[in-house]
Amino acid sequence: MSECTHNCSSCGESCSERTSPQSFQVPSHELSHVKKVIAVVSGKGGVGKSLVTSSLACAMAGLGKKVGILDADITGPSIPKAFGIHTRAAGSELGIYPETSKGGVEVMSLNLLTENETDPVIWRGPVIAGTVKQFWTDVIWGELDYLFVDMPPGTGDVPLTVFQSLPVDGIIMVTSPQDLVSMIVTKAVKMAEMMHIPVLGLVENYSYFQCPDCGKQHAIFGESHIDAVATEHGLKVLARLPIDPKLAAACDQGEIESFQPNYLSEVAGMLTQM
Ligand SMILES: Nc1ncnc2c1ncn2[C@@H]1O[C@H](COP(=O)(O)OP(=O)(O)OP(=O)(O)O)[C@@H](O)[C@H]1O
Repeated sequence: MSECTHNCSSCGESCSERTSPQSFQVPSHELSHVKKVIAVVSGKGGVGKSLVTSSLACAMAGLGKKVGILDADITGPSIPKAFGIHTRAAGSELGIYPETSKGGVEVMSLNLLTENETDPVIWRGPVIAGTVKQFWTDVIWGELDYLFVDMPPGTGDVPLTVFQSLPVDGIIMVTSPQDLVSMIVTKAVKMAEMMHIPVLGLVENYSYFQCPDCGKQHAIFGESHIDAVATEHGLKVLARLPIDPKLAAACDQGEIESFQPNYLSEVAGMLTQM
């Protein structure tokens, strides 16, 4: 053991005199000044987490905030496509520059670095997690009010790396109205608790489909249990998004920024109060 400096925050030893847990946080790029980091997570795949991240970023940008999205879903990146970004990110000796969307949202994703956006990423977990960390340390984000991190689903390597390495201010959890949700949300909430990061609330996607002819709402994926789940964990339900084919089409066409209405404008308003 090397000589003790009494700085527990930067020490890896687990000695009896430790007064605070070891911090694994890494500094952002020196040219990045990010005020708030919000992680968007889901317990399982395909619940619409990337769509919620993108919509939320658009809503915040609409409020005049400087916003970025760190696409931490390395093996299944979908953020650039939703914003219609198909160029490759540029770099210099200083670092890597994010691509800017038509509406001014800064985006960094592995899809902006591979030669072809259809190239698969076949990497081991630690390499993937290391890349996500580099998206924080080596990317020149500039001045941002909010950086949203689009996480891969579940509680694996990447969420652990992000929660430990980045100064995450809060988590938004995306769910869908299925029976499995309660168990899955519980796992994700417990992980957030263990990482000492506040869960800002739940967003339920695919909540209902509103018939364009009669206006009646149909619970396509079954009745929601979100209120019970939220109460069980003392969380807020921040929003419920309908299944909206126009929203899916806007995403597919890279036009998410021109999609109206933004179902998450109230959530965006809440984030401005953080
Ligand atoms: N409310 C909605 N209405 C219509 N289509 C939606 C809605 N939410 C998501 N989708 C569509 O469902 C697909 C999956 O959404 P998305 O990629 O956001 O899910 P994800 O949870 O991020 O997936 P993954 O687990 O693979 O990261 C996309 O094509 C998206 O456009």
